[in-house]
Amino acid sequence: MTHSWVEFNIIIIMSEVEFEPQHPRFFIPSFLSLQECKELEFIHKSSSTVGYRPNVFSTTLSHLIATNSSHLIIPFIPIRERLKDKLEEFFKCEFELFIEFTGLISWSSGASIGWHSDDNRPYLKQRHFSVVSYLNTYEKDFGGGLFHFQDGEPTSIIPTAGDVVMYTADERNIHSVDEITKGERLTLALWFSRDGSCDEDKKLISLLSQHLLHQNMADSYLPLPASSNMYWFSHDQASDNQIGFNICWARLHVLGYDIYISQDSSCEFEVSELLVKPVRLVRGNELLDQEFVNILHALQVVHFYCWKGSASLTKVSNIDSKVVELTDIQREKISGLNSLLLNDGAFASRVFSGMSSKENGRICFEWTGILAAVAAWEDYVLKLSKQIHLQLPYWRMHESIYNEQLGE
Ligand SMILES: O=C(O)CCC(=O)C(=O)O
Ligand SMILES: [Fe+2]
Repeated sequence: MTHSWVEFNIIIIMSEVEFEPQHPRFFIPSFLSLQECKELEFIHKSSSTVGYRPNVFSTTLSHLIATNSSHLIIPFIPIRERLKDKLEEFFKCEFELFIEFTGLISWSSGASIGWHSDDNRPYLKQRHFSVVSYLNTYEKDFGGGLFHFQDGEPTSIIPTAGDVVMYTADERNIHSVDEITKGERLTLALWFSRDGSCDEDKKLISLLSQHLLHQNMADSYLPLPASSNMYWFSHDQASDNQIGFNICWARLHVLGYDIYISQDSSCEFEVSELLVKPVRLVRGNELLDQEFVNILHALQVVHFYCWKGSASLTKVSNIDSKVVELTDIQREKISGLNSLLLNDGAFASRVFSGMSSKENGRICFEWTGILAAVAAWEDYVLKLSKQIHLQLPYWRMHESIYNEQLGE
């Protein structure tokens, strides 16, 4: 994507910004590689839950652990380390900081935030520094969503995949984000504290120990959904509004998929029961004869396919025997499921089908590719799972999550 002339100028100016003591902040262009951004996007799109504000979705590390996807923490580790090193170097506080929170956060149409500092609540006073890494790009992936500082330079940031902004969380860096008008704006957000009692690593290591220590590596990579309300997106989250949709289902739906649950799944079922049932993928009138352990498993594989693209996967031949035409009874069941998982027609499409999902829809539409992705996804998660099992003893020993270099 090409930036307009004005945008290009702002980017050049921002990268030359010097540290202003009244407004301690840094902008670092292209700090993350596009591959890193894409991997984190895959994790978010296949794991996100409702966020802390309306029209916001989040994926926290503790959520990944709780949903049997601890291994998906591995890609975050080198990135967290590099961000922390850079922050400490820039603000001259080496070995003084702890990561207080790490999360993938996406904003969809309607989300915005007015002028604020990131420590502006009594329960946020432990936040000393903020780091926002942009994982996708203004006007390519979403509309609106520009970031502004109230005073000082740079005044505005045009989110671009790979760029990072770091600032003190106090009132020297009052900022806002314009309303998102289309698409989904994705960031990796970290907060840092000088207070060791807020160290996220210690909490995560304790959770990981509970989840992984007694677990066989072979069963530890299949995702398990959290409670269904965490995936229920409604018009007005505060009022416990029932009109809305299941996020996992909607993320498949905007890519052109439906799901079929072969086990007895009449409309009397609760959404929470449906989430743990084996599912099959449907497209149009076609059903793929491949069972996924639950909807999260199907979602991870489809988004893995979107991430890798069909070119990088070894295609499975002889697909014909794996794709069958839907029967009328199956079609009826699918529409019953759809009305349970989405009870407001165009709402999910409005929230999720941004500018890039059309593009993704094209890329992620080939049964041979999906079947290839089933196997490639399994290789990927097994590799990560092995790494986390090897690293955890070191993390426990040092009470810190870091990239322990282990020989193969
Ligand atoms: O995503 C951004 O650019 C900043 C978000 C923000 O200000 C916040 O979450 O406090
Ligand atoms: Fe903020």
